[in-house]
Amino acid sequence: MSLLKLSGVEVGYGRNTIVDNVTFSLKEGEIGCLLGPSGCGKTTLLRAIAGFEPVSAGRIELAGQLVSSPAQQLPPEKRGVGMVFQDFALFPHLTVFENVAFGIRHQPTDEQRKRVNQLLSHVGLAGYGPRYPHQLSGGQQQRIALARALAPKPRLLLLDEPFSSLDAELRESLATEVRKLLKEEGITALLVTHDQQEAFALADRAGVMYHGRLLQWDTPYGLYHQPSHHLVADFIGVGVLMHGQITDDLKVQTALGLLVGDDVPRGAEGEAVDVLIRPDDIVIDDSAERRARIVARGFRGSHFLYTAELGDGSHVLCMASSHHEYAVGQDVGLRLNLDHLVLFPAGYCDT
Ligand SMILES: Nc1ncnc2c1ncn2[C@@H]1O[C@H](COP(=O)(O)OP(=O)(O)OP(=O)(O)O)[C@@H](O)[C@H]1O
Repeated sequence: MSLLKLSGVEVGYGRNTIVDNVTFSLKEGEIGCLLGPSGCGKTTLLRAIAGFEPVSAGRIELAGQLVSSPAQQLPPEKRGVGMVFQDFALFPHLTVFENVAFGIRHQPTDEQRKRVNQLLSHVGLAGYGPRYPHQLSGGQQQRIALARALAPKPRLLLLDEPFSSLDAELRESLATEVRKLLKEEGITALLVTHDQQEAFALADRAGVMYHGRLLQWDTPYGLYHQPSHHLVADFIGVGVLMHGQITDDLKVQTALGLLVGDDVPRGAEGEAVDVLIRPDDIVIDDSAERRARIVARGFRGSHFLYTAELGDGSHVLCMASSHHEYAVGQDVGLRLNLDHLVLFPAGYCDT
């Protein structure tokens, strides 16, 4: 059964629709992630789920109970929802122990102590109870904020960009730790971020929002490999869209040559399409017949990301290990390593 279910949810400020007809669900124990550019409505949607914003259409259900509809709105404190925000500061005058115990302060002291110690050890900060927040690093403070939100065992945990103030390396390791912790606790969670690496590290299910609409709700793998909308393809990972023409035998003619895949719809013969080409679809292979010229390159640590220009002037991206360097201006061979085709209606090509 779904722990969280949204059907046709609409949220607006005044006359502006900020969240538009959003439908998705999360099963108990699943971690979901909402991605999307700044201002697309992610926080507003999270606030509606928490009960801080009314919905103007649709319904939100928690564990089968209707909590939001235009006619009915359960107050936030009755939803059993925990929240962690980027700027959700710890109480500075309370110790770490008291901060974590805050939401369970009405429980018997023994139980509080047991739960707080269990959570401190889960977040890797056993023994930090007597310290004060200012004696902790930013990453440690975020872990305590998480422990505090988890203490009352919320049925749903909402996290709004909880790691965005941390540096990239810490963010990724924390995301992996948080996933482990949420799974151990069996908590259903929904995270908002604009960092796709964070989403990939954490989520079982993820969605991309644009202008209030949820374009696709899928596994992170599905968002990357089977984007259903060109804006999803654009937001997730890197790649280019290339002009293509579907041939009579359902292949796709492009500047890279004839592409073959099971994914070309029957009846589409002759149609113009845009084809998504990711850097991992192309291998630089000096012996390959298909030639291109390197026009740009960017160092990415373990590899270089190259932009290669094809005969017709269109560009593709490709990667190669940084041990094997190619110079800008150099002619190279390109071999295709496509295992499926991602096609969109024509009209959005970069090249
Ligand atoms: N209280 C408010 N009154 C009016 N408009 C608002 C209010 N809060 C947010 N908005 C508008 O709603 C839109 C969506 O904002 P929201 O904070 O949900 O986006 P977001 O996707 O979370 O963005 P970010 O990633 O930058 O936090 C924005 O255009 C914002 O200006």
